[in-house]
Amino acid sequence: MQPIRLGLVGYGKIAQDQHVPAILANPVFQLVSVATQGQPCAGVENFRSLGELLENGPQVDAIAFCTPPQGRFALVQQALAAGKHVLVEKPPCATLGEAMALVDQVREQGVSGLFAWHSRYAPGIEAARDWLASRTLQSVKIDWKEDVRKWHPGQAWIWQPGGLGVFDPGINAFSIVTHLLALPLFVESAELRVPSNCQSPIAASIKMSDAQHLDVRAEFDFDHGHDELWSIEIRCTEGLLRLDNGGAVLSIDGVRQTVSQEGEYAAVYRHFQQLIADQASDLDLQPLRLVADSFFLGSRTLVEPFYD
Ligand SMILES: NC(=O)C1=CN([C@@H]2O[C@H](COP(=O)(O)OP(=O)(O)OC[C@H]3O[C@@H](n4cnc5c(N)ncnc54)[C@H](O)[C@@H]3O)[C@@H](O)[C@H]2O)C=CC1
Ligand SMILES: O=C1O[C@@H]([C@H](O)CO)[C@H](O)[C@H]1O
Repeated sequence: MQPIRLGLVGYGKIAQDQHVPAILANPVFQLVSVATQGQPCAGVENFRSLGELLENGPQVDAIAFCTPPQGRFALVQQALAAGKHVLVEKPPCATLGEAMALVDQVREQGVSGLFAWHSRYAPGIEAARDWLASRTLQSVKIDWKEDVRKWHPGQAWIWQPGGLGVFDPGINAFSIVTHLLALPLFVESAELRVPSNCQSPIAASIKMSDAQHLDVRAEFDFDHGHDELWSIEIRCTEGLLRLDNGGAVLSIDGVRQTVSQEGEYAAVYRHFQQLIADQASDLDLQPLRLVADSFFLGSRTLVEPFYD
């Protein structure tokens, strides 16, 4: 069977750390070309723009987008217009409106599209979702804290409008809880702490709830220091569920559970290949909606300037 010929746009940190290794480890895909504005990718044809890749490069069936969210909308539209399946890194776009338009355009083009909420594929997530399905939820506590200097070194885009700041990792926690919980969440209040020389927050406190008044609170911090804290604690009548290390570790009442051995991005690409086979798409907007609503409702406090 012919492999899915894949182009990739934006050969930066996540493409090098995760996407290319996952693609190379999956024989269903063949990476044939890259369009990037930074260092080239070895072993494939490189182009300076998606347009050049589509016009002058080898034939591709699908394209993975690993560029910053600003400007990504036009790039994905270009791929859709060329009839390509698309895998889009999180957040899917710089605005909710753009992401909503992509959902429509994927459907109109009759191709497969995936908004790759990678944290939903962490090893403990499906087991957590199965356990919670029959439990009575009382409260959810999210702590999502990491060092931007470690995970986004020198990336000015993350502090610019559309770059989301601390919500760039924080949206991963939103993607997990919106996958685990049965009812939609609503933002009740948010406090955004914005460095005086930045356009997006470095820390945030968010209070959310659902139609049954579940108490959901999130603390995000992008200046947390070297050891990450990516944890979600869900208190139920029947017991306490805890996800740690971004969802890689699942504990129930303090007892560590056996979870999947598959990495996030291996699972992301396995899901993408299945969507293409099924002529289907998976384009969830809920995590981005919660970020948008946090910005709508958020009170702003200026804090000391941030220097990389
Ligand atoms: N850094 C991380 O740990 C993770 C990042 N992500 C997401 O992946 C996306 C990219 O993040 P990073 O890889 O960290 O950023 P990055 O800044 O390291 O890489 C972005 C790449 O896109 C290229 N680029 C920008 N505009 C382009 C264009 N018009 N055409 C072609 N190439 C273009 C740049 O040259 C650069 O190589 C973001 O949406 C981020 O939220 C997801 C998971 C983890
Ligand atoms: O999506 C993201 O994940 C974190 C970090 O890579 C943990 O996986 C990063 O800050 C954010 O872009």
